[in-house]
Amino acid sequence: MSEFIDELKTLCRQGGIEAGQDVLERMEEYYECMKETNRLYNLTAITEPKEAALKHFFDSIVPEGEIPGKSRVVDVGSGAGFPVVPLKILRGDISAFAVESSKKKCDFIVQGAQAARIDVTVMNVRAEELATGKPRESYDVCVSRAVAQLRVLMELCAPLLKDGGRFLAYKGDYEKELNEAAGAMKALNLKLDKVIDMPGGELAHHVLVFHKTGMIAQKYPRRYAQIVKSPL
Ligand SMILES: C[S@@+](CC[C@H](N)C(=O)[O-])C[C@H]1O[C@@H](n2cnc3c(N)ncnc32)[C@H](O)[C@@H]1O
Repeated sequence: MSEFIDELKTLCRQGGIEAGQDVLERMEEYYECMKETNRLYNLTAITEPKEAALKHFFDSIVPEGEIPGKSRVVDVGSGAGFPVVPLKILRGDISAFAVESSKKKCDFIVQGAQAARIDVTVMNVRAEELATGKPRESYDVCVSRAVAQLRVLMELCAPLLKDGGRFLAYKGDYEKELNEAAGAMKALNLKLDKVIDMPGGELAHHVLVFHKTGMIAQKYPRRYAQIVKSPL
């Protein structure tokens, strides 16, 4: 067995996540494709097998239990496909959508998804632009990791969610950002349900799980410059 699969299998077992051989192999196919592409241009600094298994693949799937069956899941700022790709590999029942402003990264996700034999709809667009069109308030779940501070991220993500939809924000230390996000939560009808800690305690990673309690005003999201200049 490869070092990558061995590590991911152990992490999943310890974290109580059921990942069969087929799932582990597809994750490895995506990982190999990422390493190969990383030789051509920089996708990620995390390429060693054990580190990638933990920080990219296991980290992505930790909150999978919060995603209802057959959900439409949108990932805002997917980068090299995290967390949406590992989530889709594990959860074949979901429909996966990656939103990423870099064309190169989008091209990689398409290629990697082919290697892992999964369907992911890849959209080379900015999240705030997507939310002004038809996809507004159409997704069941929005996930996002390492894209922006929480109150900024909320304005990018909440408009994409259906009423009652869930927002999963992957964060490191989150207390300060959560305090600062009180105004955004109110304006965007987001309520915090729980915080999931990364099992094992090796990484101080957490997933903040919110749900949307009502439709939000059409004026959100504002233009990105405005969101950053005057966060809610
Ligand atoms: C630091 S990377 C994180 C990538 C990935 N989520 C991860 O955790 O590995 C942030 C990514 O978000 C993308 N991004 C930032 N703002 C965005 C926006 N408003 N809409 C779409 N993509 C955005 C950037 O192009 C970049 O690839």
